[in-house]
Amino acid sequence: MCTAAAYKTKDFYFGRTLDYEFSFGDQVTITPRNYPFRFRFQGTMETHYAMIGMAHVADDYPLYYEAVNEKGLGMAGLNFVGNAHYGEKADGKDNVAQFEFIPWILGQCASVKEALRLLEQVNLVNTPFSESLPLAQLHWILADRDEAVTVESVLSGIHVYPNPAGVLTNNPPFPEQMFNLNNYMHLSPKDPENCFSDKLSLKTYCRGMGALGLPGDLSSQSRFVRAAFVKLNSVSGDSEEESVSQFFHILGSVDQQKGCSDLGNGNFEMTLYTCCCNGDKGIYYYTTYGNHQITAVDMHREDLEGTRLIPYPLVQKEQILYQN
Ligand SMILES: C[C@H](CCC(=O)NCCS(=O)(=O)O)[C@H]1CC[C@H]2[C@@H]3[C@H](O)C[C@@H]4C[C@H](O)CC[C@]4(C)[C@H]3C[C@H](O)[C@]12C
Repeated sequence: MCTAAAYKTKDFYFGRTLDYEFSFGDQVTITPRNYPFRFRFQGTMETHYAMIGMAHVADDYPLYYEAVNEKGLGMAGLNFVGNAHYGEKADGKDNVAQFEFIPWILGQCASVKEALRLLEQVNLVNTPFSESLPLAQLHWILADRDEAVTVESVLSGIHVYPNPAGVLTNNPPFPEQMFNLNNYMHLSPKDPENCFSDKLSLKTYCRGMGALGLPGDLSSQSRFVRAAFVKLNSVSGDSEEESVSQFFHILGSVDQQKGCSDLGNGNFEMTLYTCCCNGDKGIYYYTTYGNHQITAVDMHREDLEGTRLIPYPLVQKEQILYQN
């Protein structure tokens, strides 16, 4: 399972947890403006917006899981197994292979509004990257500082939904996730009143009882409710440290500990990494399952006019600050 969120204080923040049982070989990867993106059907994009995100680099190509571009537009792909559907190449459309979707949008669009125009032309094609890297079944959250949308390519075509929660997890399809929130509208960060019966003198016996009933399990529907509740009620200062810290706390609410989702044969789903990108400053912050210290890569410290990918291997080992 995975969870993604968009968050705004003074700056715009965008990130996700990536939950899986193994790593594909992830690297924080900067694609500078003049790296040529060779699309399978759309020719070569010689220049484009620079972007930074987590990717598996194969054959010198950045297979992004999520990224933000230098204009502050963010996009993340999350599993949508059993529902995602990509078609054949179609005439008169922008034919974009599923693994090319993030570069296609982030390379050309400065905002969600611009992306919406481009999306009208997109046909997501079922061409795999390679035999060893087959199609991933994903849906996407696309967000800037003003709005977020969810993009789902299913049998009936591409659907784009406004995402006022600014959160995405996995199944079921997005409209069902949003509808399910109706079941939780009684949740509150404030203490509850006794609405049960005026014949009983019920009272609160501890703090936090307003959110009694917030689902605590790891299912994608429960994580959606939890992340939305935590994010939408989140309060933080707007300095960089306070915002980044709060963002990691929001996604901490859906963190998956190894052992709690048993896939059999000794495999467990867990949060392999959590990231938070400052979309305004182009800084990618991350923690990994084994390293809770926040590590950062700033794309503006690199030559963004370059032509070659700039990958940073993840710092995976726990960094403990001994105070004595
Ligand atoms: C596994 C990742 C999604 C995590 C997630 O949503 N987990 C939930 C599991 S589930 O609901 O319980 O099944 C997805 C997100 C992005 C994906 C990667 C990106 O799409 C980039 C390439 C795309 C290639 O087609 C396959 C390899 C790959 C490198 C993908 C591997 C894998 O499918 C990734 C890493």
